[in-house]
Amino acid sequence: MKAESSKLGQSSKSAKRPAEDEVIDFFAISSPLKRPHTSGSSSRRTIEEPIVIDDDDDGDEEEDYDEEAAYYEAQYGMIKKMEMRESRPIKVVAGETDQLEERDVVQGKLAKLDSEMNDVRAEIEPLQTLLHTLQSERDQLESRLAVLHRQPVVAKKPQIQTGPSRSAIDYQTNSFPWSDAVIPRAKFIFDIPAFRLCQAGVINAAMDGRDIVCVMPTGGGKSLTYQLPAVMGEKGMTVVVSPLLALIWDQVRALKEIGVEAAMLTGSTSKDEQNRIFQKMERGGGSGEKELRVSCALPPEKVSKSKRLMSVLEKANSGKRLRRFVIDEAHCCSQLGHDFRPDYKQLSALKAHFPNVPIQAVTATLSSKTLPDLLKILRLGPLTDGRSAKPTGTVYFTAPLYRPNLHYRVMQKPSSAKATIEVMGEWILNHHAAESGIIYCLSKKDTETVADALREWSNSDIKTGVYHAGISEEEKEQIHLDWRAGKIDCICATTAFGLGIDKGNVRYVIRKLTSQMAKSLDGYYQETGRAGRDGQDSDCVLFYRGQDATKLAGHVCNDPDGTGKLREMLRFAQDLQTCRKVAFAKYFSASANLSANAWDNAAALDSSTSAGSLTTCGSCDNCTRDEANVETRDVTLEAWKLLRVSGEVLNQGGRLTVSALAKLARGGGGGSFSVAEGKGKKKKATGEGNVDLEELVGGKVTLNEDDTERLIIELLLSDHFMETYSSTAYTTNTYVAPGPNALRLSRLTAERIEEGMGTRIQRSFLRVEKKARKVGEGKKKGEGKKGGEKKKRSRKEVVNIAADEGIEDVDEEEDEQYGEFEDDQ
Ligand SMILES: Nc1ncnc2c1ncn2[C@@H]1O[C@H](COP(=O)(O)OP(=O)(O)OP(=O)(O)O)[C@@H](O)[C@H]1O
Repeated sequence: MKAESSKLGQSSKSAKRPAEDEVIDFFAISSPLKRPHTSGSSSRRTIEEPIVIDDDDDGDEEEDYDEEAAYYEAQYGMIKKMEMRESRPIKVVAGETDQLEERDVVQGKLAKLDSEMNDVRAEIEPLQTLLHTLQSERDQLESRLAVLHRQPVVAKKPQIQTGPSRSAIDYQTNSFPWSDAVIPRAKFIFDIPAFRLCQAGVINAAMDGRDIVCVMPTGGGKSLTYQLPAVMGEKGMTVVVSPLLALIWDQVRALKEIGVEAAMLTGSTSKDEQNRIFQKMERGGGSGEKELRVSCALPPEKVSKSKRLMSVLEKANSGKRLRRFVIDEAHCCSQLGHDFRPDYKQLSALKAHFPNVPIQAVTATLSSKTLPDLLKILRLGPLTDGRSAKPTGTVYFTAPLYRPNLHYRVMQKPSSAKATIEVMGEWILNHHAAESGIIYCLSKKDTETVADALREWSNSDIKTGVYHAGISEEEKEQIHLDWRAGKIDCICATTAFGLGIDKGNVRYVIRKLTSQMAKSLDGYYQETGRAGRDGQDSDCVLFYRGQDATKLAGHVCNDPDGTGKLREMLRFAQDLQTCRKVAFAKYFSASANLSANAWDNAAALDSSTSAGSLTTCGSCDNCTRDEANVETRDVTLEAWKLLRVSGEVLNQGGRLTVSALAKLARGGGGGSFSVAEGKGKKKKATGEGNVDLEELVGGKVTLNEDDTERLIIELLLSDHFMETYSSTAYTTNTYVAPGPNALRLSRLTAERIEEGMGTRIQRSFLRVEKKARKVGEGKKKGEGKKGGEKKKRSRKEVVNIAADEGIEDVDEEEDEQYGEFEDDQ
């Protein structure tokens, strides 16, 4: 039973002596530094004043006086005395049995208090973590500010030895013994009348027998930089190491077509053919036989592991016929790059066995992180700038990566596969009817499904073909031929198709952001590089839906760099305002640690001219979009609701995908969670959990489904949400849960959010697309071969066709259907 007398705020004087059977549940508490109570009357005690129970209730004013006196004594330093009084046991008048009972009760109360305190601690803990995060964010900013105050801002440059030096060589000039011969030879053999970008420099350095690293954009013309030196001079063979069969196949075919003696050694080369090639490599030319000038091989089995090949190369080298090794797609060497291939590490053997044979590493993407790695693996010397090269070391060339003829746009991907086909088909017919294009798909099955559905939907106006690692070599060859001959317009492919595909007039590359390559901006840039290699305007379209994109997170969750790279990709896709060229420039200058103008300025190593890269392109979706189509608004309350709903589901032991959370917060069922319908008419929970939106957050999120998903992704990128994963035997599913910054919002009440408290969240959303300026698009609507007369199908017809084709909604089923990426490389 509770002793009323002990309640806070009650006068010690009014404390009644308990009856014999009553339990006294309070001890007297007093502080040496606080005045117990100041007036004669105890009724004016405040809550801060300690409670004193005069247990003997004898009206002993003297004892009260003693205590009060002690307080003043303590205040004046006579603490000792007070402590002695403090330690004096409190007199409790009760029988021994009562004391035992009382002990139990007190112990029980202590346990209850402990548990309550633990609860409070648990509540405080996330706030403390948040405080910690904020503090360290603040510390970082403060130290950054200190650095900025101390130092002038200096753009970082890769460590490349540059002139001026009397012995420095400028390979860009045409003052070399072979200079008069190179252009006529280029024209005669390759039909190329003039060099572009840094081609001339690389060719000169190659002719000079230097080790070279060359970074040029996709489609920039890297092949010419080693193919032309390979056919210049009397004799000698260049060995090209490439990562993909398609690359090798295409290169050898193209060389043979222009009369260059070339051969390919791959895993699928027959024994007989292999022997014939080896003999040719050993012998060189002679007795009416043409010498092999370019030999392409797959790493590593055909290079370092093949004893026969190594011995053949040694013989060629001792006969002074081994001119150069070329490492194509050289970024594959480094584990730090976006496309590491362990086999490339074996290429270390080349310099070890053939120190006198120059190596030329070429790629379209190479960051400052991967560059040292590449030099180490290939055993190359320190870099020296191609415009003022030292006589020793590896000559480094780079060209601007930006290609002004490529026009980037991100399009909202509908939530169903059927609608996606319709949107894609319409876009192709409106902009590139009867022109060549590539649609990169998620899996082998996806390529077939998309190709069939597009063909059906367009009544074969879009002539589709399928390309993936699963089709036979003969079929692949036929597809290439049909594509070149214009019998196929649109190749639906996996990433197996692309690298090394040298078709100049690819007018569009479409990609769904649920694909392997699109897991990083580097990969996406490389992939879109298949478009417009002839320099003509071409479109690069990313079909994006946040929910789909987060599914990729499950595929990169074990890669330490993977999540960061995917986030960069998501930022790119979510961005409705930044010019795509500027976005790429920022990304590449940050990730490659180069001056930003490496992106679009030939003087890429000169940080003093970095401003050029940040001019906008004027042709991407964000540059051409009508401002009226973008609405920017404060969505802090919506963000708060999403965080609270997500937290509630987590509390109930559930988890939600991006789309399930969007649905639930908008008042629909989310995954296995249902929504209560509001006060007074609660729906019985049908699933695992039940969320009463009215009670929890005062009503549903009012954004539409696309915008809600977009906001969730934004909150993911700002660490208000974080990804959580769950693996099945077939796939890893990705969910969202409150992240490290969640409490910055979710700890506040709705009222405080509405009053403007908390970090404000402003986001942009697409509104109904009005007619945007069309810059750089190929054929305009109606100008295509059949685009003008095209009879558009109604949505219903499309849906029926797609249903007949067995195309399911991508939304939730896709995990099961396409959960595992197939190894199409
Ligand atoms: N100086 C030039 N003038 C005109 N066309 C050129 C020139 N150099 C190369 N080309 C053409 O540009 C196209 C792309 O060249 P290439 O295949 O060498 O590109 P790449 O840099 O290897 O690209 P990727 O990284 O995508 O493989 C080819 O059709 C080639 O013939």
